[in-house]
Amino acid sequence: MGIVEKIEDIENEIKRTQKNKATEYHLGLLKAKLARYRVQLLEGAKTKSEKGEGFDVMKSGDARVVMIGFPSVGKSTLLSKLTTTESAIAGYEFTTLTCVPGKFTYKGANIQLLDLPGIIEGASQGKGRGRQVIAVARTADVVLMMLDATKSAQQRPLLEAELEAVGIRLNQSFPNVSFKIKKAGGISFNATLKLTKIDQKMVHNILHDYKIFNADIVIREDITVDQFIDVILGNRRYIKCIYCYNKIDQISLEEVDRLAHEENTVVVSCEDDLNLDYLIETIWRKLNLMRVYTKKRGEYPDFSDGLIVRNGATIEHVCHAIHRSLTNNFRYALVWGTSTKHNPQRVGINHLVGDEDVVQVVKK
Ligand SMILES: Nc1nc2c(ncn2[C@@H]2O[C@H](COP(=O)(O)OP(=O)(O)OP(=O)(O)O)[C@@H](O)[C@H]2O)c(=O)[nH]1
Ligand SMILES: [K+]
Ligand SMILES: [Mg+2]
Repeated sequence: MGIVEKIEDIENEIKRTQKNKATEYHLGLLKAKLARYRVQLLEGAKTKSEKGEGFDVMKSGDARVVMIGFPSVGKSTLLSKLTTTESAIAGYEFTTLTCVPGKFTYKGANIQLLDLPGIIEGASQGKGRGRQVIAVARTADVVLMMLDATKSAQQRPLLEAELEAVGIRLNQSFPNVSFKIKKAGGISFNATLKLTKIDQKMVHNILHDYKIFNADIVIREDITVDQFIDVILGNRRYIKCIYCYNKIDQISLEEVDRLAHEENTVVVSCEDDLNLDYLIETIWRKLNLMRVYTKKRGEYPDFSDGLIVRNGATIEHVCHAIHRSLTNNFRYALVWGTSTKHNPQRVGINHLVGDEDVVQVVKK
């Protein structure tokens, strides 16, 4: 039996099994097995010819946004609207067959936007170009899930399930669990709060299934079985997602209003140029980028030319962005802005910068 069939078997068994106290350990183990087979399936794909020409697009700019959606929802139309790249647009499905990169600039940041072939149900198991598309999705800083406002509401959970199946976690944060495999000493299990969805026996069963017999585990959040499996596998990607409903020119105002109120959602019409500015603003916000200005001693900062850094960036990141070798000659920095108590403040290399900070690096 091939891996795809094994996966199907387990999925069916999970569907058939009633959820109750008596079956919960069995279900936990089934989920652990399923996760393992899916990893094997994806790793197998890398070594074969499936790597896929036309999908290895270099990362460029300050951040990468990847469009994922069913065929003909308007991905290429959006790329053509937001960037100077023209990607083929047509009324038939699978017009786009490779990864097509474009870029746009917003608030000084260069943002790479990738157009991809449409994916279909079963993409995670290799249907269509699903695997290549999903491999690109894993490299995204933000996933832009393109949806057709005129089509059924089912499209969204179906796409989410495909991404979920390959270890992409949308709008979730890494479970607050520390997990360390050891050489000996058995399993040490601690939880800092009452767990309601998983217990020590379940943890032991799953670890046993993964042939892990020595590990330190501290759980600090009321996690699910699936989240625990994510922690063990460790190869999950936690990515922000914007749900973008296109073609709102074709639906009623009531419908538009309803969709627009869903969480993490933007409604647009590429054809009628509706709400595209708001989409760009939302992408910028989700990317969590910051602008930092640099200045030389005795000079004013150049506010027209900031550096783009990620939220959580330190003076070290700023130095790297200015010049690779700057950290070697770093003495201290003077910072003016929201990240300091007084202005300027003398800070070290690990100081966290804030949006719109002004930084002057003093060299040795
Ligand atoms: N009514 C309407 N039609 C649109 C809109 N945006 C795109 N379309 C049409 O939708 C069809 C598909 O557009 P594409 O941009 O090729 O869609 P795609 O998602 O890239 O499709 P594939 O590459 O085949 O997956 C085209 O006929 C577009 O003209 C829109 O906002 N409103
Ligand atoms: K199309
Ligand atoms: Mg296309």
